[in-house]
Amino acid sequence: MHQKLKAARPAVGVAGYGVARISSFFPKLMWSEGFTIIGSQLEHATKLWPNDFQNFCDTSEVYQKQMNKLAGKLMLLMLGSLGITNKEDVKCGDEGGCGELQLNSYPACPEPDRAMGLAPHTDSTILTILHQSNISGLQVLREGCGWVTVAPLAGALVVHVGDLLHILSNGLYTNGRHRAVVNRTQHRLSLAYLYGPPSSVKSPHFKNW
Ligand SMILES: O=C(O)CCC(=O)C(=O)O
Ligand SMILES: [Fe+2]
Repeated sequence: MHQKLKAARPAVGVAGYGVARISSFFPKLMWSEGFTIIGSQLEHATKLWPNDFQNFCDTSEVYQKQMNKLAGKLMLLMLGSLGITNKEDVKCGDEGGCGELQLNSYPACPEPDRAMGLAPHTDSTILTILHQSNISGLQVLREGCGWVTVAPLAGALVVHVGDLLHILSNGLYTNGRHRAVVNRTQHRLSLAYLYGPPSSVKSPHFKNW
């Protein structure tokens, strides 16, 4: 814990180690902890691994660049299917969308039926691209079926439609409500790339939409 606290998320800040970022909206603690990474996260990485931080920084930057490209492509494909094909019509910022990485850790839980890893929520993003380890835990709410487990598939990523895409598309793409459950014996990890407009954009919109 002492080591983790070297990378603690500051009181006013987003990046670093701490409870799940959605925690403040829920009355009960969740059985998870998180580390939010923006860019190379150099400041925290040098504190955690003073002699060996470069590998972590390089890897997180490369991963974010790849995810940013993928998210941008997916967004354009999804908008294309709504008839928005001109990139100029997407007012989400000239420099393209921006994102951050959320590393979620769910320790094994002695009483998994009495705890929740991440409470039901929707992501406030345009899109979220999630990599889950080979241990299941992610569930999505399907109308008429209830909570359905999204079993991890080797090499596959999960894409969630976030609140912003829901709003921008007037609900044609619906934000998916999801949660993460825990289990008695296995520690689970997941890595979410949260993709949204750059903070310089006050009100993202699609022209003529
Ligand atoms: O761990 C998971 O599968 C879900 C993670 C998630 O929903 C999030 O980070 O917003
Ligand atoms: Fe989520």
